[in-house]
Amino acid sequence: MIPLRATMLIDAPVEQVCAILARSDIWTRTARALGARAQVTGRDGASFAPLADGDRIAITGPRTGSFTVVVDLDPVAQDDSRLIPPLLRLTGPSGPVGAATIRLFVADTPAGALVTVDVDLQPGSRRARFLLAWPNLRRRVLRGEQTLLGIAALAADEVQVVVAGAIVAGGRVLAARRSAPASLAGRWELPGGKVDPGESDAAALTRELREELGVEVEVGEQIGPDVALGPRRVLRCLRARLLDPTRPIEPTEHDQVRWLTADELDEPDWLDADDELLPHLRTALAARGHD
Ligand SMILES: Nc1nc2c([nH]c(=O)n2[C@H]2C[C@H](O)[C@@H](COP(=O)(O)OP(=O)(O)OP(=O)(O)O)O2)c(=O)[nH]1
Repeated sequence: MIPLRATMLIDAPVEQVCAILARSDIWTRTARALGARAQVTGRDGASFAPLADGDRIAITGPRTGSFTVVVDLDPVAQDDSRLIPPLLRLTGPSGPVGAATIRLFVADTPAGALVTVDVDLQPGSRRARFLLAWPNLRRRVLRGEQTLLGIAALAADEVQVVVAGAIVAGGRVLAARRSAPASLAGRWELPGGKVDPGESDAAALTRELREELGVEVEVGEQIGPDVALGPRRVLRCLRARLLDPTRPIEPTEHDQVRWLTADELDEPDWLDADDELLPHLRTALAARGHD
């Protein structure tokens, strides 16, 4: 049977689109948009972790019926487009329908990532062949594919926030020197990193500062405005208070850290975006005095 195919051009880098399609929340959100419920094995509906080989997505809904999608990450060779994981095989629908395979292709084009979803229906019997030819069922499958692509496109359009911590103690703020990538190595920043999809800014900063400096913090208010890092990326500086100021800072990703007073703020070679934060950091240091 001819696969039911939907395509969409998503104006984002291929790697980003591939990562989005492999996120489990994209599949649970698609099910919800179709009036169904999806449960990925061992994960709650808000999980943004990538799907793993062997994961099962149980889908239940009045219009979709009940079936399970088994994630199969074996890539299949394809000459003219990149087939990315997840290759999903749909198995064991509860009705008389046989099996189906969902394949995702992502091709790099000058206009963005061209995503193709193919659903191959494989009837298990003559009766199933008849049911699968039913236009209403085929329309529903196509609508499901288009919904998935629409949700992936919306996710690609979400702004990526990089949180940076202004760790203030004793009237000084902690700056850290990057050791990677080569283009940024040697320049100074406020420690932090990217907020994962679905993660709060405070949770992301707490996680990043634990990973990068081995410290526990309480996250406070934003300092200064969001600073644009690119078309869909901003730098957001948040105050962070060390829960145990006596504990030594142990940088794992930076090759140097230093505490700066308001007067020393101009000394390091900051990343470009951070320059815009310096006046706000100076005000924050002055306002709080010696905390
Ligand atoms: N953390 C941090 N990143 C900054 C600052 N200023 C600035 O332009 N950036 C840029 C540099 C990077 O391109 C990006 C943050 O990337 P990152 O490498 O720190 O984030 P991450 O730990 O989540 O990275 P990853 O390894 O997971 O990709 O934001 C800043 O003050 N702090």
